[in-house]
Amino acid sequence: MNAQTHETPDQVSSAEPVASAEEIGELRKEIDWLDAEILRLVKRRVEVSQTIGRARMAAGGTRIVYNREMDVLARYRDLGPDGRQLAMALLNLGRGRLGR
Ligand SMILES: O=C(O)C(=O)C[C@]1(C(=O)O)C=C[C@@H](O)C=C1
Repeated sequence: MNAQTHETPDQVSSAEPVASAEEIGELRKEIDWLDAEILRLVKRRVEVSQTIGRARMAAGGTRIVYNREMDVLARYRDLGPDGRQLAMALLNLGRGRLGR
């Protein structure tokens, strides 16, 4: 691999410049911030999902609403099989004790 251009033996050139050690430090800070934000949003999603679930069950409704779950899965389809797993994990987290 060429240190400046990401070149590999079967890849002659790349438009992507290589990040410097300083830039990598900054990018890692961004990743740390993104992870904190994602965690905050996932926790909020769990709260919202559980609030809806409790209200629905208190009204005699079902634990699961399949068409809503299909919509959630569709939103993450861009990310392929990992996106599906991510959507399933979000749905499972939201079910919490309700889903066990
Ligand atoms: O939209 C709802 O009715 C919800 O209960 C939320 C939610 C979700 O987490 O997205 C959770 C359980 C349902 O099966 C479908 C969706």
